[in-house]
Amino acid sequence: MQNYERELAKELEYFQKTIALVKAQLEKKLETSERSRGNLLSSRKEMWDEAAHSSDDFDNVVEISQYLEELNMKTASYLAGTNEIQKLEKMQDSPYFARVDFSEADTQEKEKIYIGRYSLIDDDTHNMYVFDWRSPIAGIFYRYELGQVQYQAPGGIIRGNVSLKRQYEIKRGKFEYFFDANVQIVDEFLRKLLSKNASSRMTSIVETIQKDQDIIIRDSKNELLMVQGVAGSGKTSVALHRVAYLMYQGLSSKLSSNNIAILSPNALFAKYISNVLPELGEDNVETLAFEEICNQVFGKDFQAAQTRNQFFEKLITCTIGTQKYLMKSSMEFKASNTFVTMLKRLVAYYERKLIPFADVAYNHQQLFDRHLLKAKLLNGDARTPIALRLKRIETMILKEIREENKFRLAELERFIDKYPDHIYESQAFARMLSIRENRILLAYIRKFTEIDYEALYRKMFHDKSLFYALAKGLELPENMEEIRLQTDELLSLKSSQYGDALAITFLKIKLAGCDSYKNIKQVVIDEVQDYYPIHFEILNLLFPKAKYTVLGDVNQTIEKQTALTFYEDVERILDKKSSALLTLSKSFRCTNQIIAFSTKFITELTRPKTPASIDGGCQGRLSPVWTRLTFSGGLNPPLNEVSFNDTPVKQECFSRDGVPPEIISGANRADLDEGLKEFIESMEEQGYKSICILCKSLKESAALYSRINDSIDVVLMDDTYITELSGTFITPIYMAKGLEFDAVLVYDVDDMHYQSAYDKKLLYIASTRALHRLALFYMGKQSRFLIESE
Ligand SMILES: Nc1ncnc2c1ncn2[C@@H]1O[C@H](COP(=O)(O)OP(=O)(O)OP(=O)(O)O)[C@@H](O)[C@H]1O
Repeated sequence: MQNYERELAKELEYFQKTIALVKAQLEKKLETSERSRGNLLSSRKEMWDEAAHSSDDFDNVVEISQYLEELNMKTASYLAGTNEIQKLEKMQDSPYFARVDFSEADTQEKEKIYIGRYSLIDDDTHNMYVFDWRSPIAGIFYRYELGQVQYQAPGGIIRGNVSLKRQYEIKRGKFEYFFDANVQIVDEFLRKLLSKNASSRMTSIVETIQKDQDIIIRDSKNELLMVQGVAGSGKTSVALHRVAYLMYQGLSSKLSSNNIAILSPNALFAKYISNVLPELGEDNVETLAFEEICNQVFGKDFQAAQTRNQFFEKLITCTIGTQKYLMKSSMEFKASNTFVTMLKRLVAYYERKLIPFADVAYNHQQLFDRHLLKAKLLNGDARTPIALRLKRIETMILKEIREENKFRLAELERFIDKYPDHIYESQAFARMLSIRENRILLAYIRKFTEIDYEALYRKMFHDKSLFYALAKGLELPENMEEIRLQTDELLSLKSSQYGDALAITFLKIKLAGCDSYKNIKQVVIDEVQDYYPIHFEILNLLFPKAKYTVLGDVNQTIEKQTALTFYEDVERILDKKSSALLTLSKSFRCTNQIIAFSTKFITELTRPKTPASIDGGCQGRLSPVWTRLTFSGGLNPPLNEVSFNDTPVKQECFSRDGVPPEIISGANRADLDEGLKEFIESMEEQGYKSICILCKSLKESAALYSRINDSIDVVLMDDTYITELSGTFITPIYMAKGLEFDAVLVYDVDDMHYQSAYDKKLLYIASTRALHRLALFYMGKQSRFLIESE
C-alpha cells in the first residue's frame, strides 16, 4: 500500500507537469489561432475591397486568383491550428492512458513511455511527454506482457525489456486511479467498459486494443490483408484504427485522408462509424457504399437500378420457391467469375464486330470510309479505353467537317440566292441550314462513336446466339436459359436487378475507363462477405494500384452460403504481391449467454482440407491465404510473426455475464404485439438506451411499426434513415448488419419465417447485434432453430 502511495505521488507529479505543459501549449496555440483568424478575415476583406467586385476584366481575375491562393493557404493553416487546439483540449481531459517502462538492450537505460491518443513534446527541452498510440514504441504496450520485447522502428528492430505496464483512468482532467497491468485487472477494466450501454455512434477502442487486433492495425507487409472475424470481434473498429494508423504513417509516405476509401454497406453505417477517426484526431475519410460507386461511374444517365437492400427485400419477401430460386441463381450468375469472363469477351467482340461504323459524307463527297474508321479504332493503342478511342475518331471527323464547312456554306448561299423570294438574309439562312444539317450528321456519327452501355448489355441477353457464343467453354448454371429470358424481359421493361447494375457498371468501366478514384491508394472494405467476384473486378479497375484491407464474416451472408474459400477468390482477383488471411475469434460485443445462444445458428468454420483449385495458375500463391497469425511465443510473440496453422476458426467470447436470451410467445398477433410493447417498456425502465426490433423484411417492419407506433415511441429505420442510433427502432435484419444495440428483440421467429439455412444465418446476424439483452418473439410454432438451440 505504501508502495502504491509512493507511486501515486510520483504519478500525480508527472500528471500535473503534463497538464501544465498541455495548458501552456494550448494558450500559445489559442493566441496564434486568434491572430491567424484576424489575419484571415482581413485578407478576405482586402480581397473583397480590392478586387472581387470588379472581376470583369482579365487583370482582376488574375489578381483574384492570387488572393484566393493566399486565402487558401491561410485557411489551411488556420484549420490546422484549430485541429491542434482540439487535440490539446482533449489532452487536457485525458493526456494519456498507459505507460510502459522500457530498457533498450544496448543501453539498459530505463525510459518511461507514456502513451496517449496524441503525442506531446516539450518544444524547449524536446522531451517526449506522451507518445502517440500509433508510434512504433507504443506497439509494445499492445503486444507484450512484461519481459523481453522488440519493436520495428524506422531504423530497424529494437530489442529490450519491459519492466512495467501501467494503465490510468483519467477523466475530465482528473487523475482517478492507476493499476499495474496483469491480465486479470486488464480484463476487469475491459469488462467494465463493455458493460456500458451502446453508444449512438461507434467509439474508439484505443485504450484496450487487443494483441491480435493490433497486429492487423499495424500490418505493413501485406498489400492485401484479409480478416475473417466472428460477429462483434472488432472488425469495424480495427478497420478504422488501421486507417488512423495508415494516416499517421502517411506523414512520411504522403498518404492523407483523400487517398483512402472506406467501403461500407450503407449511409447509416457510414454515419455510425463517422465519429471514430475525428475522435482519434484524424480527418474523416470518405465512406462509400458500392451503389454510390455505380452511380458515380454512370453519372446521371443511369436509370435507377435496384440497390442491394432492395434486392435483399425482394428475395426475402418472395414466397414462391421457384421465383426465389431464379432470383438467387440469377444474382449469383451475374456476379460470378463466369459472367465476368463473358463480359470481357463481349467487350472484345464489341470492338471488333458490333460497332456500327458507317461511311461519312459531307457536301457531296465521301470524307471517311467505314472500313478505314474501323481500322483506325483497331490500330489505336489497346490500353486506351474503346470509348476514348471512339471519341478521338469523332473529333477527327468533326475537324474535317469543320474544314469543309466554309465550302458548304458557300454552296448553300448560292443555292439560296437562286430563290430570292424568301424573307431571310441569304448568309444567315445558309448558316441556319448548315447548323441543322450538322446536327443531323452529328447524330449519325454518334451512332458509332458513342456507346449505349445498357443497350449493349441488353443485346447480350436478347441475342441468344451471341449469348451462348460468349459463354463458349464456360460452365453455366442449369437454369441458364431461364435466367437469360427473364433478364431480357426485365431489361426490355427498363427494370434491372442489382446484379445487372453491377454488370453494366463493369461493362462501362471496361469500355470507357474511370478516373474518378485515381488518387486512392488504400481501400478498406467492411462486411466484405457480401461481395461477389464482380465487385472485386470493378474495384480492380477503379483502384488498380491500391492496397487493400478487407474484413468480413462468412457466417453473416444473407443470400449465399459462403465458406472460407471465399477469401481465395478475393486473393485471386485482387492479385496483390503479398497477402494474408488473419482471423479474429473473440467477440467483445455480446454477453456470454448471447454468444452461447447465437453460436448455435452457425457451423464452425474450418479451412478446407485441400484448397480448391483456382483458374489462372495461381496455385503457387495459395499458401499465404491460409496463413494465420499465431502467437507462437506465448505471451511475448515476435512482431508480425506468421505461421501456418490448421486450427479451426472458433468463436470465443470475452467473458461477460448477463441475462440469458428470452423466447416469448403470443397467442395471436395482438397478444404478441402487447408482449413486445411490455418488453420494450421494461428495457427502457432498466436504463437501456438503444433498443432494436428486428423483423425479417422491411415490409413486415413497416406493418409492425404502423401497429405499435401510436403507443410506443419508435422509429422505422429504412434506407433513408441516417440519424443517431439512440432510442427504439424497427428495421429488417439486413439493415442492421454491422450495427449494435443494448437490447435486440427479434420478431416473428416462427417456423414459417425461419426454416431454411439462410434463415438460420439471419438469426445469427440478428442475435449478435445485442450487447446486453436478447429476446425472440413468436406466435404459432416456434422456429425449428430455436428448438435446436434450447
Ligand atoms: N479491443 C476492444 N476493446 C473494447 N471494445 C472493443 C474492442 N474490440 C471491439 N470492441 C467493441 O466490440 C463491439 C463490436 O465491434 P465491431 O462492431 O468493430 O465488431 P465487428 O467484428 O465489426 O462486428 P460485426 O461483424 O458484428 O459487424 C464494439 O462495441 C466495439 O467497440
